[in-house]
Amino acid sequence: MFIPIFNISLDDAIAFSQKLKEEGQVFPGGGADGSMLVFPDVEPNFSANLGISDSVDALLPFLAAHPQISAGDLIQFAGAVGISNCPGAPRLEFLLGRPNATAPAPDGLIPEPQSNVTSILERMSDGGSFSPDEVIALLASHTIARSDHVDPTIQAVPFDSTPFTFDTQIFLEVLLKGVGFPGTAGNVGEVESPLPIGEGLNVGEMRLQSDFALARDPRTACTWQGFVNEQEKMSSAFKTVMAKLAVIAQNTENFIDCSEVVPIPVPAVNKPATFPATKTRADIQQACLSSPFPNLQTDPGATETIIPHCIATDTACLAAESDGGDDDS
Ligand code: HEM
Ligand SMILES: [Ca+2]
Repeated sequence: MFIPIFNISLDDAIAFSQKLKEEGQVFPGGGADGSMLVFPDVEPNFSANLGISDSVDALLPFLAAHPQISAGDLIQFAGAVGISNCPGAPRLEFLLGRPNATAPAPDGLIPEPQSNVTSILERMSDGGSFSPDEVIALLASHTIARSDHVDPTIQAVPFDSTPFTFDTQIFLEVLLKGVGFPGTAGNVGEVESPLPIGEGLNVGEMRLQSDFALARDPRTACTWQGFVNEQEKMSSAFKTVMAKLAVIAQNTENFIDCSEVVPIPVPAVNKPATFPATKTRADIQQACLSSPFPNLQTDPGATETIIPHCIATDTACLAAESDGGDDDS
């Protein structure tokens, strides 16, 4: 069973607004305060948070069993532990001391895939003082992400061809020319993907409109391209921005650094970024004009890559797959 805990770290943390705080009219959100778990009937139902109910359900029993841990600490700790299972991920910092949330965050603070680049950059700046470069570093997370809600006809739809590996394929593959949709066309926030072909539970790759736009916008294109095949650079930039995300709207003065309890991540696979089979440099829609696109090999094969739904070592997932069922992994 593979439950992605990690997306909740973002949705909890970014639900804070400096602008609303200054205006003083409505509660501006408490940032990384665990409000998703303290008020599980409110925020997980916001449309932009649809992807996190699995994580909330997975964490609530832990919260009940360990009432001395605050919900905000649990969420960030679970995110750091979860990501350590992905080869190539950085060992994230973990600070302990978030007080419990006192109110749910207001709706409308989570960036959506149909939002334009200006509004995403504004929201990330208002929420966490993130620069455009830092937003792109945070989006390294989409290298280990799958969608359950954007296309209602298919689940666990990966954003790159290696959804269990924290590698730079996401930055490469989002720059490839889109050729089709993995499931149905016409979903809000989705654009054509370069690898739409699927086979049963191996559903094909999905591309978010927001990733497409950020990869090609003049404000962010060079930072985006600059992570292609740069594993160390990507991983360390991600670690730095996650440390900032994890304490949004928190006063960390009396927090305790418990980073040493975060497991050492599975080592990177040390495979350079490659064009998926049949794709080449000619399929790249280069938007960064000031630096050359890196020279990369193409994976062997005469047909489009089929992305596996199961990790090769996950026997439960493979067994469920051969039954034709879905084990929610
Ligand atoms: C900045 C704009 C962003 C937008 C518009 C966006 C949008 C989305 C969407 C639509 C999904 C699919 C949800 C579903 O259908 O189930 C998704 C998945 C995900 N996102 Fe983002 N995201 C953004 C930034 C981030 C950041 C900053 C992080 C973490 C630091 C993050 C981590 C994830 C993860 C881990 C998943 C996968 C969840 C899973 O596998 O179930 N995203 N994102
Ligand atoms: Ca990946």
